[in-house]
Amino acid sequence: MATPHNQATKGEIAKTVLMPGDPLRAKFLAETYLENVKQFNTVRNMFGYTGTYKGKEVSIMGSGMGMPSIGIYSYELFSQYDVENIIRIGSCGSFKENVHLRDIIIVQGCCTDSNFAHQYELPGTYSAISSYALLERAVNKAKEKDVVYHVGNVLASDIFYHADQGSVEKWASMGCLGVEMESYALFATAAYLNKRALTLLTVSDSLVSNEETSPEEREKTFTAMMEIALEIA
Ligand SMILES: O=P(O)(O)O[C@H]1O[C@H](CO)[C@@H](O)[C@H]1O
Ligand SMILES: O=c1cc[nH]c(=O)[nH]1
Repeated sequence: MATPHNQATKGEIAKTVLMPGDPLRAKFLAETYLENVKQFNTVRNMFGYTGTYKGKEVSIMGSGMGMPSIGIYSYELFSQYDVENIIRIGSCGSFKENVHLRDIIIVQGCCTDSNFAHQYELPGTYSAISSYALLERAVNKAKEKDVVYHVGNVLASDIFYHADQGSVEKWASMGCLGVEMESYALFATAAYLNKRALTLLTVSDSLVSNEETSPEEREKTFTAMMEIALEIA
């Protein structure tokens, strides 16, 4: 049974799926870390793979960029393929002077400028949070690995190129550590379907210092974050 965006049949996808935005990061991860790998999706080049990591079955699939894209893929994985956990592994921009290039953010909560939660017709504003069970495991693993990490709130934005240059300061002043474009929709979808989700981010650029990493580095070298996700999958 396929969906419009995923040609996998039921049973081909593990209970835990790691989701980078970039399908080439999914390919790199599967080729670098998984054994007994089988590719389950090529539709729209949104590559998906299942294999084993230290004997445990895990899947890795690209989510694409932005909330409409991860909204589609995560909804289908949770509702059609019996996936229980999705761990997004992405890149982000830092809003804070003390959150440096290549630091890891373990996302606890997520603000948004998107209307994604409007569909639930709630009588107020929905606060999107990660699964505490997954978050705790990620924090313990980050401590074990002795990497620089921060736990906190981020902004999931519909916009990469913001016209309002002042928006960074506004979100930073409310405690947001950085910006990416998917976690709000992922966390809301997980909550709606009674599943679990977490996001790990590596800082790829700083909106404070304007330093940035290269596209190749984003695809292939954010390995500490990738290893934490694989270890807790
Ligand atoms: O590196 P990924 O996971 O794609 O995440 C970030 O990078 C993209 C923007 O360049 C957006 O998808 C944003 O959330
Ligand atoms: O959404 C994103 C991702 C990385 N860097 C940014 O500045 N924004």
